[in-house]
Amino acid sequence: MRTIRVGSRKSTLALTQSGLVIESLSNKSDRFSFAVQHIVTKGDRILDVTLSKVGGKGLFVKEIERALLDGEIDFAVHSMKDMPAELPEGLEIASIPLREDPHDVLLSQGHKRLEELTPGAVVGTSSLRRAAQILNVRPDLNIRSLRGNVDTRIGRLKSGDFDAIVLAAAGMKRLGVSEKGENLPFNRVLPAVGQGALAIECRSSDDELKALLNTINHDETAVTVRAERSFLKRLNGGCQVPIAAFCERGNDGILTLSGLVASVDGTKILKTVRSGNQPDALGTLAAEDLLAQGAGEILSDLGIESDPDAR
Ligand SMILES: NCc1[nH]cc(CCC(=O)O)c1CC(=O)O
Repeated sequence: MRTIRVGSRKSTLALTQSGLVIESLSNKSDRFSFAVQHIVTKGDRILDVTLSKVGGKGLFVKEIERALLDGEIDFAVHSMKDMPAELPEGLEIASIPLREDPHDVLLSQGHKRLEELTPGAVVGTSSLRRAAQILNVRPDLNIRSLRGNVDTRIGRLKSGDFDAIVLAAAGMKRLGVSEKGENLPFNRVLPAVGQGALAIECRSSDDELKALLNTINHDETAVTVRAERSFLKRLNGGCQVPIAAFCERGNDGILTLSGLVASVDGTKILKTVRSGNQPDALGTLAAEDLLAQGAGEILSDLGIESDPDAR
């Protein structure tokens, strides 16, 4: 029997996600046992600055990838939206299980909807993507930085520090958070690339483990997320850029991707909707739509390099 070492951040969400994956793998084979190893990442250590100011992509994944490459752990479960567009040589996303609800949720004092918030209300989020899209429809709102795990953030809403906060539905559902909120529709707030999906990362050379992980891969999730990540890659963005995308596969098998790039203040929002069969080509095409509309200038205004020749 092989013991598989699973690297996980220590947050409740990370441990819950790792636990869910281990449980479904245990149901597939009894030739393996699993041991969880805690890893502290840069994103966990730096809590006092807005994530976009910390800089660098993949704040939550770098240390975990080093542990994978050094052979200290065998696989890791990440939130897909925390994954940079490109992985280090020698590692791969071997499995993408069924996606959870990809929406963002507005939780507010008195259960007000986004449209009903008092003018000037204080909304907590550290996501430039959420801030930009909310400001686009409600430029009067005051966006304030709010970091920390899901429980901390809900605590800051309850204590009255904020009139509203925005969280991913997926995280709330996986943690069993019972608070009721408004599911923000995609035409108001389009989710982060990969939101709601998990990425199971391992060494490309570990064929035995890859075969096991493949048993919990969900084809539709994997294909749609692949299109979203191809879009992200063409725009050369990380989680600290107001980039959003969501791809669906229709009953006819056709993929439809909605993508967006916004200025941080929400005054400029470029959008595209494209359909196709091939996820990589579709993501690239949608990104090139936005580049043709001027997305390059928006991204470079942020001081983030957007190399039009990067593939
Ligand atoms: N940014 C942190 C993070 N990374 C993944 C999730 C939730 C799970 C998901 O979106 O897949 C969250 C919390 C949140 O955004 O509220």
